[in-house]
Amino acid sequence: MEKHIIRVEHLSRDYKTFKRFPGARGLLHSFFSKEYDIRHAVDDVSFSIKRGELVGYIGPNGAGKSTTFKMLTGVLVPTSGSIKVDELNPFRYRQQLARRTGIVFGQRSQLWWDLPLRDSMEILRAIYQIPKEIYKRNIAEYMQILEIDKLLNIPVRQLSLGQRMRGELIAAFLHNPTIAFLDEPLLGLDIIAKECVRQFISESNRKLGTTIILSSNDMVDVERLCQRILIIDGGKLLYDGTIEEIKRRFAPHRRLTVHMAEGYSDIWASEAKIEQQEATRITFRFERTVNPQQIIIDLSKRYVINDLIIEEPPLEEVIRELYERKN
Ligand SMILES: Nc1ncnc2c1ncn2[C@@H]1O[C@H](COP(=O)(O)OP(=O)(O)OP(=O)(O)O)[C@@H](O)[C@H]1O
Repeated sequence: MEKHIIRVEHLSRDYKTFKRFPGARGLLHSFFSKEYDIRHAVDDVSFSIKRGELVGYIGPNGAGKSTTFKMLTGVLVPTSGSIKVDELNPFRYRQQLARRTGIVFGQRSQLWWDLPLRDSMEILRAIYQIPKEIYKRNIAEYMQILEIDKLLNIPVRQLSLGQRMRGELIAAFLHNPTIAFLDEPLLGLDIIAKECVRQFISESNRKLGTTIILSSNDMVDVERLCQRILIIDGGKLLYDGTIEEIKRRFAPHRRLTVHMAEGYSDIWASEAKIEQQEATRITFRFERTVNPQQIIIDLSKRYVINDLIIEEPPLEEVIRELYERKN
């Protein structure tokens, strides 16, 4: 059996929220009442992750992603079920695992706000007991890839969100962790910063073999970075598989956009339907089982084509389809 570095079995986490009653009398009632609701934030979730995988953990707001990350990193204790991270229970062995794991919680900082970025890194070096050569090499390399080498002397509170997020990533990877849990690591980044961060995450996974599980609300990021995704909704795991497979199952169509040399009337193609037409630009939709080459040959027999592009449906569209079928 292949070795899994993360094993999650029947994991659940409930939150108790005390009932609130409206109005001034309600406020008093709420205060003394012991009535509560149970929210199943994570509900019987099981999955395993192999060493060296880069997996996307996705779902809409409130789906249970952060709650899962908190349990994986030992911050929260599960209501039921089990987790093994590198053979250890993360809640019980949080200290031991801290040396092997890197964590980014997009919403929460692990840096010291009043200190310059450099001092935060020095503190982390001491905490993780990182050998000097490794520390120096990592700092130099990571700062450069993430393009924040000029910001080392600036206090964290003066950094922009995008700059701070890059600082968080360096802090998470400084001690060469074997596993990284990245909850919304691309939150609030502009296009250029996102590209740097994507490259950094992808290289850490490819070159150092770091196992990475990352959550993001941006499906473009997920699609660029991950081959495998886990989709959670309402605390339940809806899908565990490759992006290719989810597209095959939930998006049976692909698109072909053609730029014609002139505006033809009555355009058609066998095995493809026109989805959109704007002047000389026509988008066809065709079944995944149809070979697009056939459609292109068919079209070029009758029309002069200037340019064309074949597109997979975006992941976002596929996931929407998955949610719709579920409901
Ligand atoms: N401390 C808490 N007390 C009560 N309910 C909570 C608590 N934390 C989270 N929840 C609820 O649990 C559910 C899952 O929340 P969670 O933060 O894990 O979702 P998420 O997928 O990370 O969402 P987002 O993308 O918005 O960050 C939500 O319904 C949320 O309101």
